[in-house]
Amino acid sequence: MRIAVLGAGAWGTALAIAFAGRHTVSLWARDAMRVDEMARQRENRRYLPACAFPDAVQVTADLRAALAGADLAIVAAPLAGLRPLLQQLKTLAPVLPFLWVCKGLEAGSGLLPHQVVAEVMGKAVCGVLTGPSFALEVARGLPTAITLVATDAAFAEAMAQSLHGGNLRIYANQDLIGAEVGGAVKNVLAIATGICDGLGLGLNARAALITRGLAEITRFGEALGARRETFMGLAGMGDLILTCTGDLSRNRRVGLLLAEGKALEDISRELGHVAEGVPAAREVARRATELGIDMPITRAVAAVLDGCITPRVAVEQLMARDPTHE
Ligand SMILES: NC(=O)C1=CN([C@@H]2O[C@H](COP(=O)(O)OP(=O)(O)OC[C@H]3O[C@@H](n4cnc5c(N)ncnc54)[C@H](O)[C@@H]3O)[C@@H](O)[C@H]2O)C=CC1
Ligand SMILES: O=C(CO)COP(=O)(O)O
Repeated sequence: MRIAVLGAGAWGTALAIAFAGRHTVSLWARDAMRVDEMARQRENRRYLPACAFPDAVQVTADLRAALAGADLAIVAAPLAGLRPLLQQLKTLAPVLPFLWVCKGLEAGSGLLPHQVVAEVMGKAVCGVLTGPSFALEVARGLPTAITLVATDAAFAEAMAQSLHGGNLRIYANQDLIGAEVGGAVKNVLAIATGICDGLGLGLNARAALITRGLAEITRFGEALGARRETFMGLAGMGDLILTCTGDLSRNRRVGLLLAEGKALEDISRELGHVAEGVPAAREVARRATELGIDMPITRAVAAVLDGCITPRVAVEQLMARDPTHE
């Protein structure tokens, strides 16, 4: 296949490198200067250093050229860039099948990515690629299993089959709501776990947080129409475990730095990458309140990020809750 990867952050770059073994890839970035640099250096030093581009990766700042002759587009921008990028895709390649890879709930609207996709594109041949996958490990060819989710089962299976290979196992699934809720809320819980570990609260606390976090994900997801079993899979428990415990996680790092008492603006600067759990925390907390769902950990993270309470007070408040059934 000829694949156009739209967005050259860490994840778009890693996917371009991974798929170049079996496909031809054009990697589009919006910043022409960065594209020149990447073309010269044959790597993305800003977002994914020390991962060389295979010959089959071409880089371009021309979106029309990236899409020319493509069989598939992969929209690899953060959630904040999904809507504007889809609008361009709709103009330039209205019938091209596409996947998106961002995780979160859109700031302001609280929509899941597939709902943003439906608003912009209407009925389209498309799906989401998600699951436990640190960009650096995928770019290095380390074994990874992810899931390709689309309501059209035939498309999900055909795409999973085409993209599967090497050390990248791709499973097919049809539960868009479950997969996207898993991906959005695990980032919030990774911030919580970073806080917990940063405060030195121990391994018991970490296990409790991840487990009760999974209960929050499941309650929220089911209320939105997800299938419960999705949360036991790669896009649920798989990504939750990876992001909460893996030190490559940017969201976990946000939590660790919050526990050190750093301000959010300084943390964002230091990170130099998106941490989707930051905007997602507020949106998930708001939607949960609207739906009448109890999500105490998510609420605590949102309050810390909004500067309403300190990380330590958040933990005290969580521990002071009345006992309840598991
Ligand atoms: N890095 C990872 O390991 C993984 C990331 N993801 C998800 O993929 C998405 C992208 O993440 P990364 O590439 O890691 O982020 P990143 O922070 O490494 O790079 C972000 C890229 O998007 C561009 N960008 C920022 N705002 C934009 C906008 N409004 N419109 C268009 N482009 C914009 C930046 O210039 C940069 O190239 C996120 O939703 C993330 O949660 C999913 C799985 C793994
Ligand atoms: O989504 C990811 C892994 O599946 C990446 O997590 P972070 O954005 O926290 O680095």
